Amino acid sequence: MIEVRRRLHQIPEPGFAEFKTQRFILDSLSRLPRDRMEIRTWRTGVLVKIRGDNPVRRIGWRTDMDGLPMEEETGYDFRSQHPGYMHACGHDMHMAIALGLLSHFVENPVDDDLVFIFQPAEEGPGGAQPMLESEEFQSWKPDLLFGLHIGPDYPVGTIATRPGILFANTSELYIDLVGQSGHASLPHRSNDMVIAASQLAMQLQTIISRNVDPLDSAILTLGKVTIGTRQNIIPGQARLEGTIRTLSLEAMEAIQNRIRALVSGIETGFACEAHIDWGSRYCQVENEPALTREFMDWARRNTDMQVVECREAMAGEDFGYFLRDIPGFMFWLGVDTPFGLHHPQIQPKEDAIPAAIDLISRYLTWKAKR
Ligand SMILES: CC(=O)N[C@@H](CCC[C@H](N)C(=O)O)C(=O)O
Repeated sequence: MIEVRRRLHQIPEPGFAEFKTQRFILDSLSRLPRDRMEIRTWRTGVLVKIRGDNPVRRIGWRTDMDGLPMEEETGYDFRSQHPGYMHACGHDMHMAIALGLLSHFVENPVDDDLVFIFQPAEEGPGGAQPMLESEEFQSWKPDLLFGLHIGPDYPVGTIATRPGILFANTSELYIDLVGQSGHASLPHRSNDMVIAASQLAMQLQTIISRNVDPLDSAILTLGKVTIGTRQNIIPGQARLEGTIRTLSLEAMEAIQNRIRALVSGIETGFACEAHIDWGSRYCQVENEPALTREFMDWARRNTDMQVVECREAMAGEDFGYFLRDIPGFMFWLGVDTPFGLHHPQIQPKEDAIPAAIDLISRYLTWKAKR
């Protein structure tokens, strides 16, 4: 499965454009025995059902599939073959683990049916919600659903999770400002969006410190600001792109209201036009408490894994949509790399792959037994 991960690493694709990735998964499945396995596709995703020996319910395992728009700097000899795209959030590892589990369970069926979900577009615009609503998913809807995310901060051999909220609520943020461009020597005849955007960027950073309850964690990050074409033209347009993270829906609503007010103030103060687009929103990942505790206890008793009860993360995951409807949980899998998620040099330790396959295959076997 390490070789599988390396091949997937070479073909990162954007959300809902995971065409080669889907082909790779289907090709891998075609080499497995078919007597117990049914396969469906949904857009660029894949669903696989493995018939159990004595099924009463369906137990699901989910992986995401997409890469990120960034240039890889790992120095790997199996680096991305898609310029400007990289698997920098571990989805290559997640898919290799899911394929490893599938290979195991087609040969070693359990009592219940198992459903493996390869979900597109986790990084955006969000594949979980539309997949959940699809006929393809609904007719195989699992009764329980589990998933993992690689955790760069934890050593290999460690898993970390918690009952309740694991990942934050998210909202993307896109703000367009439109003023009047002009000659650099004629500022009085232009309406300079460098100044308007700079002021807005600074004002937005006051929201978390001045408008959010300090005991209610929240983040507003601007990851991209686009203004201007060259040094002697006053730009008439600016675009600010970011993301909001909160641990409560109240904080999300308060932050969005405050952004509206500040943007409206910039419109008035700079006599420009502004437009806000909230992009895609993800709901929090909320682990079902009893199942999560049961899993943590089971792993402590039955495996050599270090099991850590961690804090909430301010990352987002559209797996939250599945968990709003289906009981289950997600956990961090230690991959021990100094570079965090979304870093161009991230190099997750690959021995986490067989460790995860061993852990999860044993857990699902136990969970699916009468
Ligand atoms: C695990 C992880 O890194 N997830 C992404 C999810 C992105 C959500 C959305 N596109 C946004 O940017 O708000 C993350 O950045 O946390």
